[in-house]
Amino acid sequence: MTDASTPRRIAVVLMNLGGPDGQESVRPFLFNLFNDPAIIGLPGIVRTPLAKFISSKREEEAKANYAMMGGGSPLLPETEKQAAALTERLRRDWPGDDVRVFIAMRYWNPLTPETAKAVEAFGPDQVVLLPLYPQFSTTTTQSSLKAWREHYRGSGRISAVCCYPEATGWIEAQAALITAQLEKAGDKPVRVLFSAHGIPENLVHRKGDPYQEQVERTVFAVVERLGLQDWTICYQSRVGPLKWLGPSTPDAIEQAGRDGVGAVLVPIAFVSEHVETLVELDVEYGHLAEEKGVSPYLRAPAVGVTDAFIEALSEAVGSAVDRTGIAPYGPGCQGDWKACPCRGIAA
Ligand SMILES: C=CC1=C(C)c2cc3[nH]c(cc4nc(cc5[nH]c(cc1n2)c(C)c5CCC(=O)O)C(CCC(=O)O)=C4C)c(C)c3C=C
Ligand SMILES: [Fe+2]
Ligand SMILES: [Fe+2]
Repeated sequence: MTDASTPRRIAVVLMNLGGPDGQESVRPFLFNLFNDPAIIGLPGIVRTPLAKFISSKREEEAKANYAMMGGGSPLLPETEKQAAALTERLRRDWPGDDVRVFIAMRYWNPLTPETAKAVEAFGPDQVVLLPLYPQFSTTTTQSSLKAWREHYRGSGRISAVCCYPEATGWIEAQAALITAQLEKAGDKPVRVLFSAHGIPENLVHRKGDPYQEQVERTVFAVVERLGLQDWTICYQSRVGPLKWLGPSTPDAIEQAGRDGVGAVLVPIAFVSEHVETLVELDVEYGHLAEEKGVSPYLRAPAVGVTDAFIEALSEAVGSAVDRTGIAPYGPGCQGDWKACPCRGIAA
């Protein structure tokens, strides 16, 4: 809380991946994604033509997936709802301050350079970068933070939240949404499948990307909170020829079929609904589950604007405000980012 005579001008920047807003933006969105060195770690001279090739090859399939959601991605409208809920919450907590919440997407509008300009025009004393990725990855969080550093030229101290894999409100929100699905299953035996977006295995094994470890931290916290007996971690959305983290979500669904149990799918690395939940989990994997006799096949919704999750975000902002640099996420590493599960990579 602050002295009303010295109002702070605080810009909170929600960072996410972005998604195409219509069929015509699918290809340029995919190009931006594959042209990011955090996604394809090759020199620009090879990466850019490769990104052109992959985005054109993937275009038709991706367009068909986005068409199932009305043509484009719901990620921006979903993120706007989160921004509105967080604004309300922060203004309530800090009535003496001038708080504004912005959105910076990595691969489609509103892109980072545009948001950086808007924040520059606001003229903040403090900028808090808040990635909407509870678990840190070089492919997501680090890429977004780097883009911000490259483009923001405005005023104010800059701090960032690296990650919040075990934040109380985040775990509470997940637990409540899973409980509702388990109640739907009733007496039928079900396995909870925690499905995270995958990344190539070599990022973890060779580059020390802490994403897998942080996904596990989240899952262990939820499992403990709910006392789950039958559960597993799996990874979805594999793209390209490299070996990705496993087991894959389709393999985990097939295993549930062989074991004669139903499944509750939990998107454990996403905080809102988009193509990876509404199409991949619900439609594609839904067909697979039917084929393999996995019944019931249920899915917990993403945490979205649930009170507990917005509370977690507001606490994360609180931990990063009035300081510079990366805010380690939890009490165990407060003040020492080297002790944080991101291992200081974010700094
Ligand atoms: C935890 C979040 C995410 C990680 C880690 C991540 C890594 C990653 N993603 C790709 C390739 C694609 N991702 C795509 C969509 C997409 N990815 C995330 C999140 C993470 N990605 C989200 C939220 C979305 C949805 C965006 C939307 O449209 O709403 C896509 C596009 C869809 C498709 O064609 O399948 C691609 C491609 C890689 C290669 C990667 C790590 C190396
Ligand atoms: Fe992705
Ligand atoms: Fe950290």
